[in-house]
Formats: sequence, C-alpha cells, structure tokens
Amino acid sequence: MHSRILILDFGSQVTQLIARRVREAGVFSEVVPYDVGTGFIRDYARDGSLRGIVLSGGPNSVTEGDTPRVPQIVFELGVPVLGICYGMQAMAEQLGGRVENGKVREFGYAEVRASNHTRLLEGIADSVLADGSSLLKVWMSHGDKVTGMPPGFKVMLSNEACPIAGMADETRKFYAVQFHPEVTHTLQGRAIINRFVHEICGCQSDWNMPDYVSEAVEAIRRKVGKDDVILGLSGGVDSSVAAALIHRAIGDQLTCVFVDHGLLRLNEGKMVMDMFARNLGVKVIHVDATEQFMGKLAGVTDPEEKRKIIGREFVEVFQTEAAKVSNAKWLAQGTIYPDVIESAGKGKKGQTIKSHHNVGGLPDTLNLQLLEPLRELFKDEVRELGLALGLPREMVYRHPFPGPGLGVRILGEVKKEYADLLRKADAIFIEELWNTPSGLLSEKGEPLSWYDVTSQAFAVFLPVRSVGVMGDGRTYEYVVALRAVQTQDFMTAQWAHLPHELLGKVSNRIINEVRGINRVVYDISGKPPATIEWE
Ligand SMILES: Nc1ncnc2c1ncn2[C@@H]1O[C@H](COP(=O)(O)OP(=O)(O)OP(=O)(O)O)[C@@H](O)[C@H]1O
Ligand SMILES: O=c1[nH]c(=O)c2[nH+]cn([C@@H]3O[C@H](COP(=O)(O)O)[C@@H](O)[C@H]3O)c2[nH]1
Ligand SMILES: NC(=O)CC[C@H](N)C(=O)O
Ligand SMILES: [Mg+2]
Repeated sequence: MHSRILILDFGSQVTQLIARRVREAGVFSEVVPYDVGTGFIRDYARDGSLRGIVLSGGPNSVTEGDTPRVPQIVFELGVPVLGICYGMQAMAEQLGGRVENGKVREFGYAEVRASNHTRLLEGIADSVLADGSSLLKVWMSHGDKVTGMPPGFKVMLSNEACPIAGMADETRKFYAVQFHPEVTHTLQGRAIINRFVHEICGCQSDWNMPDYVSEAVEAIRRKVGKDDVILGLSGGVDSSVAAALIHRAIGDQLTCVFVDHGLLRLNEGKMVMDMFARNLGVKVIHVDATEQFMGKLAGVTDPEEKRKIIGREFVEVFQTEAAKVSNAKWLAQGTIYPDVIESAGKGKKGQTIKSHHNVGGLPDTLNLQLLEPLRELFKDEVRELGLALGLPREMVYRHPFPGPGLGVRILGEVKKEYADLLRKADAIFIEELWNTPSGLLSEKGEPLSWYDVTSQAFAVFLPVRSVGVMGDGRTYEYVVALRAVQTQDFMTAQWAHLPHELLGKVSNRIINEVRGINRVVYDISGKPPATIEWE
C-alpha cells in the first residue's frame, strides 16, 4: 500500500503544484476540495495509508465570517498537518490563534529567518547568519497575517512584515508557513516539502514509474479478467499511453477504435496505424468516418453546434464498433488527473465557454464499464509512463490535440477543401517549430526546439479571402492564422514570443507551398481574454 498525502484545496492558483512537489518526493498525493466532507476524510484515513495533510493557500480571508474553514477532523486524526498561506491562517484561527488584515502586504520575493529550531526546517537554509540562524529566500502572496499563535505553537519563521511567518506545534506535528514552498521561486521549497513528507510524515518514497507500471498492469488484469476492452485511440498523448499500458496488461483483449473524422492532422491516420498496429502489435480498427462527420457538419457554422455534432457522431461510431466486439465489457479512456479535478469543480463554474467533446457522455445503453488507468496521473507523469512503456519521445511529447480536431480550427462551416489546406499549413508550422532551436536546454542539458518550449501550436483557417500578388499575378486567397501558446495548465496561457525569423520562414513556406493561401498572420492574444482554440 502506498503512503498518501492528502491536499485540501482552498482555491489557490498553485494548489496543483503542491501535489507535483509531493509526488516528486516519491510520495503519492491527491488534491480534494476543502469541503469534501468529514466522511470522505475519515474513510480516506481508515486503511492507515494517510500519512499527512496539506492545507493550500486561497483567495479568501479568514477574518471574514463565512469563508472556508478546515474540517475539524483534520486536527483530530493524529496525522501531521502542513498549512500554507491561507491554510496557515485557517489553522491559526481555528486552533485558537489570531489573524488580522496586515498593514503591509507582501507579494513576491521575501526573506524570512528561521527563529527556532524545528524538525521541519532542520538543515534547511539559503544562508546561515552570524548568530547561527538560517535565512530563507521565499515567495509570498498575502495580505492577512497570523498575529497570535494558538496554544502549543512556537514561532518557526519571521521577518519584519510578518513576525509570525511560520509556526509549529511539534508535539502534534502541526506546521504552518505563510510563504509558498510549492513554487520554485522559494529556493528551499522542494527541500521543505521533502522533509515534511519524509521526516515529519514518515512516508517512504514508493511512488515511481517502473513500480507504477507493474502495479497498474496487475490492477488492469484483476479488473477486466477475461473480458474484452474497447478504447478510443486519438493519437494524442493520453489515449496512446492508456492503449500501450492496457495492451501490456491484456494484449489481444484490447481493441482500439481510431476514428478518422476527416479533421485530423496531416498523416495522423498513417502515423497512428504504423505505431500501434504495425510496431506495437495493438489491434486497431481504423474507422474512416469522414463522410459521416462531414455530412453532418455541412452548412453548420455555429461553434457550439459543431462541437455537439462532433461529440454525438463520436458516440455513434464507438457504439457501432463496440457492438462488433463480442466480449466487450469495458470502455477504456485516457482520463488524466487534471480532468478529474476539473470535473470535480464543475457546476460551480457557471457559464459554459465551450462544450469540450468527451467520450464521457456515452449513453447508458452502451452497457460498458469504464476503465481509466491514468486517472491518478498528471500529464508529465503520463508522459513518463509513456516512455517507460516504450513509446517514442515524439509521440509522448506531442502537443495536445482536441477531439473535434480541425473542426474547431476552421472557423464557421467545415469543408474538405478548407481542411486540406489547413492540414498542409499546420504541418509546415509544426515542422519548423521542431527544426528551430529555442536556445534553451532541458534539465538533462539537451537542446530544446521551439516545439518543445511551446505548450501547443497550430494553424487556424480563416474562411475569408484577401488580395495578394505572386509572380506579378493577382491572387485572391484564404488566410491562415498561426497560434502558439505557453501554459502550465491550459486554463490560462500566454502567446509565445516566437522569433520573427521563424515566423517569417513559416509564412514564406506556407504561402509558397500551399496553393490557396496567400496571407499568414500571428495570433497575439492571451487566455483570458481569448481562448487557445479559436472555436
Ligand atoms: N479521433 C479519435 N478517435 C478515437 N477516439 C478519440 C479521437 N479523438 C479523441 N478521442 C477520444 O477522446 C479522448 C479525449 O481526447 P483528448 O484530446 O482529451 O485526449 P488525447 O487525445 O488522448 O490526448 P491529448 O490531450 O494529448 O490530445 C481521447 O482519450 C480518446 O479516447
Ligand atoms: O479533447 C478536447 N476536446 C475538446 O472539445 C477541446 N476543446 C479544446 N480543447 C483543448 O483544451 C485546451 C484549452 O482550450 P481552450 O482554451 O480553447 O478552451 C487546449 O489544449 C485545447 O486544444 C479540447 N480538447
Ligand atoms: N495566497 C494566500 O493563500 C492568501 C491568503 C489570504 N487571502 C491573504 O491575503 O493573506
Ligand atoms: Mg487529443
């Protein structure tokens, strides 16, 4: 059984990073909303694998009445607790201390001094001062501060703006810090989280990819027994890794369904079939549903309507194909952990910006159980798993590609003619990104291309025509927009500052090589207010 750390989320922008840091320390961790309920936390603790709880930061103020509070059970389970920022303030307030609106707000870089010897901070320092105390360079983001400690606590860290910047009750193993150890700007943040999970919580480093592969393989075998499994294979990272993992577990009992809706990238179909069917020996049914999708999309211009049609047709195809596999009892999906967290927060978010296509909307009549072996993993862990399963780097490090594909990158009505032009332009852009060094190096010291350092990049087809001149002749052709973004989580994103030379080369190549396009523009909108895809 893995040791586990539970992270209660109070709404900080960086909660996920806490989970990342804990997992990097080799310990499994999960994020749940702060109000999951006492029952959940009690059940979670029942089997003895729960070793510690982290309380995240958050936008609210505990000085106001009906703001989030820590479920009381957290302080009663006898496991160590680490409060971060809002988590520290809530801990202080609830255990009998005092929190006030600070006069001095601290945002960004700060220095704090370890003012007492605590087990959490043993050996941790950016520099050691003349009196033997240690100095830490940290990242702060708060307005409130703890001004009175609860009984049993002593000061662990302080600075001028915040005399109680850290506190500890070492008997109960309750620790709290006002800064954010989970962000990399806090130089000793990793080390602090490491100490918390290993020294304070007593966790073993038992969360690593090779072990995970064998455990996951065993779990899949146990679950599905002799049944057959169907999986929608897109050629994207998640479903590909899921396919490779399930194939390792049950071999021929897995059938993948790869749907070509006519809106895939250039050579995607061939790539997927080559990789999975020919090289990995996975059973893949290649369904050419171009006519079906294009037929249904003809004349439709509204983005939401297009998305709904594509989602519906996907279900149709899966259903038809599943019916052909006699012993199929399971539908496998590449659902990953951020998908799970995101859907847990659904309902609170309000307006639908886009209906993301999802196989989750399958009708009950399908009668298949869900198999989601990547449910617990972050994207970079999924990638690591893919490599451990022998998938090539180019596949594992691909940018994500939305299920509706070029359907949401051709503005307005989707036509085959447009899709063909867009595929060519997109392939040129991606090829140049791959071939152009960014000047940055990976952690292992390998050169990174512009493809590596952007999170997602693609071309968008604009069904408007503009006038150009080529070889002394007039042209009146379509426009392509290039989009490249950098983002951690795809919820917010910056447009990538690609070098002008690179953009110039891509533009030249597209206009020269793709007949039908005579103008290329670059999208310099962030998300928000724009979104990553254009529809
Ligand atoms: N063309 C397709 N054929 C079959 N299944 C598909 C296709 N496109 C999407 N799907 C299904 O929809 C799921 C969700 O798509 P999504 O794009 O989120 O994940 P992905 O394609 O596996 O990975 P990535 O995020 O890297 O693109 C996929 O895991 C896959 O099961
Ligand atoms: O599988 C998917 N089905 C969809 O319907 C879908 N819509 C957007 N995306 C991807 O989600 C991320 C955020 O995109 P937006 O900023 O456009 O909402 C980006 O990575 C988008 O490519 C989708 N992925
Ligand atoms: N980042 C945080 O958790 C901030 C906590 C609280 N909102 C404050 O301003 O102090
Ligand atoms: Mg995809």
